[in-house]
Amino acid sequence: MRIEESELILTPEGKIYHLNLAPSQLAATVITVGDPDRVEMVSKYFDTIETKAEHREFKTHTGTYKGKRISVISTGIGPDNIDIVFNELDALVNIDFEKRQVKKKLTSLDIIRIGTSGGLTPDVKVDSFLISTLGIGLDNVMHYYDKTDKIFNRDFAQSFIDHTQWNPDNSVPYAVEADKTLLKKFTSENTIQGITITNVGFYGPQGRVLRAKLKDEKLNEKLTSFRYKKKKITNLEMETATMYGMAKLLGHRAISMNAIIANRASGTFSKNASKTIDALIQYTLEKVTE
Ligand SMILES: O=P(O)(O)O[C@H]1O[C@H](CO)[C@@H](O)[C@H]1O
Ligand SMILES: O=c1cc[nH]c(=O)[nH]1
Repeated sequence: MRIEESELILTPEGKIYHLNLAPSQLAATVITVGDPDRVEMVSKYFDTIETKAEHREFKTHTGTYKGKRISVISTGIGPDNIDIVFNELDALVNIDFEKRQVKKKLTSLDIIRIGTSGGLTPDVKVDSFLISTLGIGLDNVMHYYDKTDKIFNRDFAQSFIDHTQWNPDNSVPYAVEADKTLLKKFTSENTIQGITITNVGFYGPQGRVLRAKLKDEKLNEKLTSFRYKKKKITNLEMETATMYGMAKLLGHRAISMNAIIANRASGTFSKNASKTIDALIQYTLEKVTE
């Protein structure tokens, strides 16, 4: 079936609308970062850079690291951007742009997030590297898609809803597990594993108060006291669960690595977040090529 011009939007140069990329410019291994300035922090380690593209907050460098072809792309902040980036990454490999048709043979990408996050409990130390075994999505992007039954861990989400006495005016929490193969590949004695909350904002939705008061002042306490089969929630950020959901929905593999730059329990923030992020970048690049 032909996909209409209003649905698959291509530039006059034949590039996908938001990412401004042609299919030939994307590698099969994709590193995502939130901050566009972090793209150079990754690609400065590349041996070669063949493509530099940019549109809005979506910046891409494609090149090689130790001979392996990798694209690094910024998603900007938030789950809504993950919807755009994942649909367009998938279109770049799985839709024939000339015919405007889904290809018969589908390609699966490996998508690795190098992000930043806030630890919830004292043991999730500032400047540590956390790999998310599961994302709890408090956003609503995934609820617009069909066939999520097989990818959501419903039992986990229900247990979370019951424990937090979740406000039904908010979107319904969902839980999605990491890709098991990538989880194993990127885990080492230098990382901690944890369960990550993905929410739609940095302040109120993560329980931060500057001037605006919270509706549920106990939310972060409820997050820390939650247990599912003895596992606890470790950190808060804004992309992981949506990434895990979109990747599973579209047949890609995703893993989320986060530099813990804040600790909410101790009220502390990393004294050198850039250094920690740089160390996580180097760690991830080595693991990608192992
Ligand atoms: O540093 P990045 O990857 O953007 O990740 C975290 O930082 C942003 C908020 O400051 C959110 O995107 C959050 O998920
Ligand atoms: O606390 C934090 C730190 C980084 N990113 C977030 O979303 N939250």
